[in-house]
This record gives sequence, C-alpha cells and structure tokens, in this order.
Amino acid sequence: MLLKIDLKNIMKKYAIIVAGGSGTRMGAPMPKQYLEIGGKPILMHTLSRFFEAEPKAELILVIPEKDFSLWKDLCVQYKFFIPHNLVSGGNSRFQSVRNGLNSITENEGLVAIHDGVRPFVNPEVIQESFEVAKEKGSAIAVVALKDSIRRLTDDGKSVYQERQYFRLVQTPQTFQIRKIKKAFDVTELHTFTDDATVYEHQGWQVSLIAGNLENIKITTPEDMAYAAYLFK
Ligand SMILES: Nc1ccn([C@@H]2O[C@H](COP(=O)(O)OP(=O)(O)OP(=O)(O)O)[C@@H](O)[C@H]2O)c(=O)n1
Ligand SMILES: C[C@](O)(CO)[C@H](O)COP(=O)(O)O
Repeated sequence: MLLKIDLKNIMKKYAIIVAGGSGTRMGAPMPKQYLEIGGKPILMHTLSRFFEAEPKAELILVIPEKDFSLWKDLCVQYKFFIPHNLVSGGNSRFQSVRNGLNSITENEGLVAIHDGVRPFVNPEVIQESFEVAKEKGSAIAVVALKDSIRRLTDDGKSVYQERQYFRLVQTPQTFQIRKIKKAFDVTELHTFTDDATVYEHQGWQVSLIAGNLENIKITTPEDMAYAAYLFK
C-alpha cells in the first residue's frame, strides 16, 4: 500500500520561550524564571507544557548568556531532560524574541512565542494557537475582563469604558515564521509591548484566540503565592 503524505501540510513548529529578563518587580535574589514552585524552577514547568502540547516542536529557550551555566546546572539538579536549544537574551523582550527568531534558519513553518514566566498555559491553548496561525498568519491568546474598567484623563478625572471592547493579552502569540521574521526586522519602538504589536506594525491584522485565565505572568511577589497555590 502506498502511503501518501502531503508534505505541504506538515509544517515545522518551533516555540521560543523568552526568559531573558532580570525580574526587577519580583525583587528576588535570582531572576524569577529560575525560582522554584511546585518542586521545580518556573521555566521547567513552562517548557514541559509546550513539550506536552507539541512533542515534535523544537523548543528554543532564550536566557541571558551569563546564566547558561546556572541553567545547565539546574537541568542536572532537577533531572530535566526535555530537549531544547539555548539562545542569548537581549536588553529588552523585543531583542530577546528577535535573537530567538534569528536562531531559526527556516522561513516556512510556525513559531509560538511565549513568556517563560507563564507556566500555567493550557496545552490546548498552545495547540489551538498553532492551528489558527497556520490558517490565518497569527494567533494571540487573550482573555476577557471580569472587572469594570475606567480610563484616567489628563485633568485628574476618569471615564467609564465599555469592557466588552477590551481583552487582556497573554502569550502564546503564534505566527507564520516568514511573516514574524519580517515584522521583527525593524527598529524597536516603545509601543512594541508584545509580539502582536510588532506584527501589526506591518499593517497586518492579528487573530485572537481564547487564552486561559490561570495563564498569569508571574511578575510580583503576590504572584508567587498564587502560583504556589495553583501548583498544589
Ligand atoms: N530583556 C528581556 C526582558 C524580558 N524578557 C522576558 O519577557 C517575559 C515578560 O517580561 P517581564 O515579566 O517584564 O520579565 P522581567 O523583565 O524579568 O521583569 P521586570 O520587568 O520586573 O524586570 C519574561 O519571561 C522575561 O524573562 C526577556 O526575554 N528579555
Ligand atoms: C507579552 C506580554 O506578556 C503580553 O501580556 C506583556 O506585554 C509583557 O509585558 P512586560 O512589561 O514585558 O512584562
């Protein structure tokens, strides 16, 4: 029997996990991505989620070059064997993502970009982000707001905003490789707060998908207590 495989439909998948930051707002003795919760460093949980969701995806971990040996020691200490490539971080999240993208030699395929400090991403969200990005070019995980919101005005007052028109933006943010590489080949702007804003700067519309509420970005000390609770 002849097995027909449609090579065009087998797209290579990558995930860039950015963890090049210093965790200033956490104020811990070491950058927050290496802190232990639920028995292992935060970054290992995040990499495990991607491995669970997409075992064939190539994982690229972006951390400061000075931390390479610390990370390798942690992998030995925690018996962490999920395969991944290490790439040096940059001075900003934008630059860390760009370093990750530059390490991918292919132009075809899909790449998910994810904050290393979001260890609670649902594997189903990761899978959907690849499916939607394949179809539409991009997939940005977002969640609706639960609270009312107000916009502060320059005269010290505030105005009501209709919350149904707003979404909180998470990662993964997943893209067709050719397009996101082109998008990152620009001078960094202060408006580039995530990867969606970089993509949009090309005049392209992003596609939104539903994220998961627990997929918090561990940022300040209170988040550690909540994260520890979620891991129980
Ligand atoms: N130069 C940088 C800065 C940030 N990040 C990553 O981008 C994600 C989101 O950034 P943030 O939560 O702001 O992390 P930090 O920059 O470490 O935190 P802080 O702003 O409090 O210093 C994190 O996984 C962080 O490691 C990165 O890869 N390279
Ligand atoms: C990319 C991001 O996590 C989407 O919410 C967020 O914009 C990162 O912000 P930070 O100021 O770099 O933490």
